[in-house]
Amino acid sequence: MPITGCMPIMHSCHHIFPSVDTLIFDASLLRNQHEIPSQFVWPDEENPGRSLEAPELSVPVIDLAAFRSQDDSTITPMSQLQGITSLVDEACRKHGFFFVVNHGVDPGLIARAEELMDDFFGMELSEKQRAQRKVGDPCGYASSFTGRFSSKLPWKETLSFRYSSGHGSARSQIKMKKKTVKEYFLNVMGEDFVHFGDVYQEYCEAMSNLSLNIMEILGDNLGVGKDYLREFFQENDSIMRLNYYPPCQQPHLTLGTGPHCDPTSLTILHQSRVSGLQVLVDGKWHGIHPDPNAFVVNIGDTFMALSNGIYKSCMHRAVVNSRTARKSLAFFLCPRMDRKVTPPMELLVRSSDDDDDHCSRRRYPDFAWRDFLEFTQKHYRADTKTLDAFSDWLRQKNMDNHDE
Ligand SMILES: C=C1C[C@]23C[C@H]1CC[C@H]2[C@]1(C)CCC[C@@](C)(C(=O)O)[C@H]1[C@@H]3C(=O)O
Ligand SMILES: O=C(O)CCC(=O)C(=O)O
Ligand SMILES: [Fe+2]
Repeated sequence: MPITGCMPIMHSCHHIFPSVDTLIFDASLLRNQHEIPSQFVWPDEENPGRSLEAPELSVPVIDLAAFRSQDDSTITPMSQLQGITSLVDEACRKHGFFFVVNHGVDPGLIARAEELMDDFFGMELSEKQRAQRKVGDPCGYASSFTGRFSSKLPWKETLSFRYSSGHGSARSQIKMKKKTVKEYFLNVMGEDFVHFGDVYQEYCEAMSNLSLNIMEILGDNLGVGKDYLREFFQENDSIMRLNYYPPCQQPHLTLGTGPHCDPTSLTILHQSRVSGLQVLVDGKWHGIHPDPNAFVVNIGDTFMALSNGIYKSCMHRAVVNSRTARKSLAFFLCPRMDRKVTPPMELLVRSSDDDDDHCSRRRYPDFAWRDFLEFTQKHYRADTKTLDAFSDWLRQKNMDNHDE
């Protein structure tokens, strides 16, 4: 890759977006510059400044062994289960995230998924660009979204692909398991990447299963029953994202991922040994301790709408550092694309002790997940206000349609 002069290494390349002079971010070269390009500098109110090492937050830890042992001989006392579920309920009503441990996902599978990230992101830029993401499509390789945004560029490379759980209810014997992840790597990257497809297909299946188990707990807590949310997400069209954050020479000026709420429903995130995830709680950013044996689970916008605002979409961001690369595996659970997102009746019926601000009033309009996803890919850069912006956009569209 030619190094041209002392200017930041930003390459112009026209073959991806013929109409736009696209700059490509090559962190492996860029990080040798004294200063990061201005496009990567975030405004003071958003960049980490000196709070790179934000105070750590004690996060509710949900031990899922207690729930998994229900199937075995040892039955966990109901009081213990209730103690755990009320921890989850409290966390979801307040800030929307918690840890899960003893989750049942094979540590070897997680390790393989992590190792393959080093292999993929360690490739030459031209190799990675074979999976180059096109504007409007959530799948593919992106290097800091230089083709998509012109300022507040995140200091990261990402590879995103879809996972579809296939058809068939929880009870159906024959599940039509699609192998969308396997197909993606074979079709986009070729025969040499079949192993990537195998590992990430298995990883996504494990994430989907874990998500559905968590949905049982959330459904129970919300009073809609164990099966309602499990069935709602049984057929899911989810997104898997590999985040790779190269070291940065001025980490206090930029962000790996800007402040946002995930527009999706539930996120299962694995950050192994390098810290960087921060969550906004009580108006302050808090660091989340990296624990390779735990997953961070956070509520997204779509689930907040589905729960009529009872569970909160988690505000979070990712900071970078000057010493070592950081990786995270993010599984974004999403319902079927055409699924209408509307709260179940149980969450709309006012009980005697409900005050006016709780439950009774619809907080968000009905929408199809497909339309919200398209909004984030074609009309609006997801941030901490995406769901409100989408709700306003829908209302305006409906008004325009009525005026026609
Ligand atoms: C539906 C999605 C859009 C993003 C990936 C998934 C869920 C998280 C979203 C995102 C990470 C929120 C911050 C901004 C964003 C542009 C990013 O930094 O990657 C978002 C993703 C995206 O639009 O690609
Ligand atoms: O890398 C992280 O820790 C967070 C990434 C994230 O929030 C996202 O990809 O939505
Ligand atoms: Fe996120």
